[in-house]
Amino acid sequence: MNAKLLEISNLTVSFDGFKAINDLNFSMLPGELRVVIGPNGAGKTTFMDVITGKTKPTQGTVKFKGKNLLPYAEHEIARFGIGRKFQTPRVYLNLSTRENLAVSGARNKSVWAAILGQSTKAERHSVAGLLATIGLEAKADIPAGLLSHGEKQRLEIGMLVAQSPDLLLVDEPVAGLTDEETVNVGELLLALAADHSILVIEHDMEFVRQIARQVTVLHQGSVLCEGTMDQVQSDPRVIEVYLGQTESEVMKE
Ligand SMILES: Nc1ncnc2c1ncn2[C@@H]1O[C@H](COP(=O)(O)OP(=O)(O)OP(=O)(O)O)[C@@H](O)[C@H]1O
Repeated sequence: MNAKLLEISNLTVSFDGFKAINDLNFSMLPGELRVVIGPNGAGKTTFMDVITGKTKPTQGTVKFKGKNLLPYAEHEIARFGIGRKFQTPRVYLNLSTRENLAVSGARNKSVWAAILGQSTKAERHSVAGLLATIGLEAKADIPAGLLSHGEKQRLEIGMLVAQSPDLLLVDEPVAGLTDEETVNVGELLLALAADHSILVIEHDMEFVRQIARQVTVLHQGSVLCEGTMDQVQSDPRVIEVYLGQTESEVMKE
């Protein structure tokens, strides 16, 4: 049985009559790593905002594990198992890398209990495991404020994973990163994809090529096409919507 993890049907979001999302249909299976791309203004951020409940649609349905999300508020949808990483890292700068992970994983505890070491062995293990996964063991005990931008991005992805969501939404994780940091974040997402369902929105085509298996292209609020990176990059409609760009420019972007 192919039960969908996320199923979006006939979704429309209007802002004063302008359709930022226009009759969009989209679905994801559990365990998928999906990348959503599209030119500026295609509706990518609005699409994520609707999934997390930040924006309510004008029409259509959003189902997560078969449950209709529309009646629920953002915090309730987060509790159902949808975790979101925003473009700008939101880590606690005065806490260490380890403490940031411990705080995020401490679902039923006070922040202070987590920081003061009142954690179980399993939790400590998972923090240790996450430090290794995000490649920040050597920087576990320095304030997160001293991490580079790329390291902060990796830490925040680790903090998201610490909350054990069933679906990770990751919004432009490599914006402003160096090439090396971009590759590191890509490797991290690929490692996490082994046992997580992940939806990434991204502009950076080089990065998309590094991580993408299935790509969904948005244009004017609708799905233009879906397929492997090779399939979408050679689709004439995709080349055309990256306005004024030749095929080789799209490949390079
Ligand atoms: N709150 C709003 N009110 C009015 N128009 C909006 C609002 N939010 C988004 N839009 C418009 O909807 C369209 C889609 O915006 P959205 O931010 O979702 O696109 P995007 O694909 O994320 O773009 P970018 O890649 O530039 O971030 C844009 O034309 C934008 O100006």
